Amino acid sequence: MAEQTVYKPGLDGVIAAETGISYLDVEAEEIVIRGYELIELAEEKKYLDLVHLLLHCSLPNDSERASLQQELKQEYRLPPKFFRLFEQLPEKTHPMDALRTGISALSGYDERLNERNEEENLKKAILLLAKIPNIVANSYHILHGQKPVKPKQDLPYSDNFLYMITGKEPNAREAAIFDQSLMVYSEHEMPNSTFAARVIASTNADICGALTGAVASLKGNLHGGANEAVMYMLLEGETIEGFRYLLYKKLKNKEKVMGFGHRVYMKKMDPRAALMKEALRELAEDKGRMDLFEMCEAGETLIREEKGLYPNLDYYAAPVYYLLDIPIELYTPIFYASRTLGLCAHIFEQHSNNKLFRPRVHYTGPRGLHP
Ligand SMILES: CC(=O)SCCNC(=O)CCNC(=O)[C@H](O)C(C)(C)COP(=O)(O)OP(=O)(O)OC[C@H]1O[C@@H](n2cnc3c(N)ncnc32)[C@H](O)[C@@H]1OP(=O)(O)O
Ligand SMILES: O=C([O-])CC(=O)C(=O)O
Repeated sequence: MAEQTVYKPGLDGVIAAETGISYLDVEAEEIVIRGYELIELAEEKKYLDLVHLLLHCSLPNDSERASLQQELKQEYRLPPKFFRLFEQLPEKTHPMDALRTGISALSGYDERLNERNEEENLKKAILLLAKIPNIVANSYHILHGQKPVKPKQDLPYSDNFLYMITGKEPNAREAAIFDQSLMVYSEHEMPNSTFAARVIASTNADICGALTGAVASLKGNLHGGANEAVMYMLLEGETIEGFRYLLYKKLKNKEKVMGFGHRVYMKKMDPRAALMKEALRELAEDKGRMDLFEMCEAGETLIREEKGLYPNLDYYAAPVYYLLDIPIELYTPIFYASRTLGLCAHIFEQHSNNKLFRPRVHYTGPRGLHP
């Protein structure tokens, strides 16, 4: 068979979809989300504004934001029967695996799972955005033999998410930084998990199926799992000197250093990492943990000088979550909970203008064998 197209390992640089949702303009250093720039949005708006932007294609006015918050609150609850699912999982189950199970199980709670129109899609997204933080926080508590923490109706969306995780109401700075982290994690064009979700959706599979596949993708440490791995690495380093020693050792052993490098940004700093670095500086000052900030900065300098690589979002989000007292195993599930927003938008877009994904291969095996 004649070669039809050029093979690109990892589909590096290949255009896989047309989208009106987002675009990484590396030259201009912009992450474009429905026409707006993500970093500017993260500095001036809230996660709920982004929910409105991604689902309704416009930023909300005050009354639209208030009704969105209300709609979400009405969907927070999960029935006790749902939680019993997590009681049956072995206690060592990783929260990302529990989340994958939970999202898969949510399909049974959507009576109109296969109905697809604008109104239905919105309802599905609200249900998912309301319930997934509850699943993330409470599957963790249940796996650790603790009682689920009920959502607090009087807290804003992201404050409530953090509250369900830690059991404490965040102060204003903690709440603002957590919300900002959800914003920068919410959508990022065509990463592996979004591609996985769109590939699944392209068979006409339902949203819960596509989202379940995306959890599996996001767990890997070349993708979302890197934030958890970064924190273990920082803790292993312990001090600036210990961390520098650890990083040199990894480079010498040709190990990947978690939280550095990016398929699209390559040899440039991820703009989201720069924002989280500033958030870390503020939190570290507040909490008397400038040692942690300085250790991260020393690691950034070393990897830039030795390898020419820059931090991605996960490098600075991990220590931010650490100072917010979030259990390390929940860093990736939180990334996913925030990314549910972008994933929903992509799945709806795929369903509304679908073409089955079915690429070809460059065959390298034998031919002409007979049994
Ligand atoms: C929010 C997110 O999901 S962002 C991504 C989070 N993931 C990580 O932080 C994991 C660490 N980073 C990596 O593994 C990579 O940078 C990736 C997977 C993110 C992107 O990688 P790719 O575009 O596939 O590039 P690839 O892995 O082939 O790396 C190219 C070169 O840079 C090196 N490199 C890239 N990232 C790193 C790293 N973090 N540590 C050490 N070397 C690295 C590779 O070893 C390779 O070197 P070589 O050409 O000498 O073999
Ligand atoms: O874009 C990517 O490949 C990975 C990433 O940074 C993200 O999903 O936020």
